[in-house]
Formats: sequence, C-alpha cells, structure tokens
Amino acid sequence: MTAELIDGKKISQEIRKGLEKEVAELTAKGMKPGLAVILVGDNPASRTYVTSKQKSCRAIGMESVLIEYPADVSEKELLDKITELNADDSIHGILVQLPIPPHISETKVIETISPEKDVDGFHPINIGKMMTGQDTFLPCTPFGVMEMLKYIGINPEGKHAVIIGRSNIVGKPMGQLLLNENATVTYCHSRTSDLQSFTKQADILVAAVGRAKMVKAEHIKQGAVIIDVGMNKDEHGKLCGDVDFEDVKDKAAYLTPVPGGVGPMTITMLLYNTVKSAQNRLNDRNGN
Ligand SMILES: Nc1nc2c(c(=O)[nH]1)N[C@@H](CN(C=O)c1ccc(C(=O)N[C@@H](CCC(=O)O)C(=O)O)cc1)CN2
Repeated sequence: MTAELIDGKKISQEIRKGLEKEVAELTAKGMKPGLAVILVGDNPASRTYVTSKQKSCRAIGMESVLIEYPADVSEKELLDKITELNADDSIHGILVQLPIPPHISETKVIETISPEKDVDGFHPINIGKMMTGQDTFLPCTPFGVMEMLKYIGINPEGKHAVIIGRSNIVGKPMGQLLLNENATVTYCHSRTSDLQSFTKQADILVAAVGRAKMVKAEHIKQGAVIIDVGMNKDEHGKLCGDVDFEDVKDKAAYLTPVPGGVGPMTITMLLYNTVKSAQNRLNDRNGN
C-alpha cells in the first residue's frame, strides 16, 4: 500500500476561495482586512515567507503592508512600531517574522502585539485561551495541521498522537490542539530516550524537529498518519522535511509532502486569522 498524500496546496486553495468571499463582504462593509508584516534583517528564507504572505493576502483582496528593518534595529524602535500598528484601525493583524536577531527579546515583541491583532496566535493571552478551549487566534502551523486532519476525515478522538518537537510555535500548541480534540498526546524531544518506542505507537505522528529525513519507516506504525512540519535542506541542497518520504511512503496511510504540505496551510491559516480579526472588529463596531 502507498500512503495517500495530504495535499496542502489543494486544501489551501479551497479554504482561500471561501476567505476571498468573506474579504469581499467585509470590504463592502468598510472593513477591508489588513495585515502588517514586520521583517527584521535579511534572512533569505524569512524574506521568501513574508513575500508569500503578502502575495497571498493580495490574491484574496486583503491589504498587506511590509515593514522592513535592518538587523541592527533597536528593540525600542521595533516595539514603538508595533505600538503604532496596534492603534492603526486599518490594520487587523500584526506579525513579526521569526526568527529575530538575538539582541531583541522575542518575548517582549510577542507581548507588545495587541492580543486582538495577534494573528500568529503567539501572545500568552491567546495561548492561554487556546489551552482552556476558548475561541481565539490559533497558531497558524498547528491550526493548519488540524484543518488537514479534518479534510481527510481523521478524528483525533481516542487516537494516540505523538509530537516530536516542543517549540512554542509548533510542537507545544500542536499537542494542545490535538488534546482539545480528545487525542491522547505524547511529546518527544531531544532528550527523549528511545524515541522509536514512542513514535511506533503513534496513530498520528507529527514531526517538527528540524532534522532532515530523521523519521524512517522503522519509527512508524503501519497505517499511521504522518504529518511533516520540517523544512530542511538535504545533502544535495534540496528542500526536504523531517520525514524520509521515500522510506515511509509504503508504510503510512496518509503523508504530507514537503514542499506542498503543511507550509501552504501555515499561510492560509494566517489569512483566516486576519479575516477573523477584521470580522471581530466589525462586530465590535456594530455592537454585536
Ligand atoms: N511570525 C512567524 N514566524 C514564523 C512562522 C510563523 O508562523 N509566524 N513560521 C515559520 C515560517 N513560515 C511562516 O512564517 C512558513 C514556512 C514555510 C512555508 C511554506 O509554504 N513552505 C513551502 C516551501 C517554501 C520554499 O520553497 O522554501 C512548502 O512547504 O511548500 C510557509 C510559511 C517560521 N517563522
């Protein structure tokens, strides 16, 4: 048996079609959704991602502003800009592309963004709401994974989900979203002993470690759903995930490709969150 591919581009297109309609309706009501993206420094991968975010916004009729700073910008200048954007009524979503240079506190940056405009879903208030199952902006990559599971008809309830990775933006929220849907969740990480003994139990395995092709057939259970969040270069400089696609494809039931899997969903859920923010603002304006 060969695994069925979970096509992130196709799922994204369908979600974006629906969002385009909502954007048109919001625009007609004087609430055109606007996203501000802040890029610090000139990391080529970050530039690719922010360019893609801008293009995706414009393709569905949203406004998108890119604010660029050199790598040596002061923390104060960056935080002042965020404060200014918090007060700008034409902006419904604000994000600072990560990673940022080490002289700037990521925590301060995230906490300066108003929770109402935190379309990345990284602010502790929004993380707390997610953890307690309240309606909020969900972190885009794990949110995208949940949408992919829904699309292929996989209900996490009662399944054993194993997450490899414990980053604040992917691993930790991924486990929480699966738990919210009644999965039994195990987190594995760099200090986990005998990784394979856990991953082999997974009905749903999410790899988010940043190590090229580390998940092999021997790590997975026959018929598992394998979600690859990795974005690495292989020995030939070619983009690849954390999962060895060729090795696992005849053992998994479902598999996300890299590229074309989780990546496009991350941007789609950012659009979703920004449209939701504009809708929230309209509801506030109308006293709903
Ligand atoms: N503020 C944020 N910073 C970062 C986030 C984030 O969600 N918010 N996530 C990642 C980067 N990222 C979005 O910002 C991102 C990464 C990859 C993709 C993507 O579509 N990848 C393509 C391949 C692209 C290529 O060819 O290089 C794919 O998988 O098909 C989108 C968004 C870290 N920073």
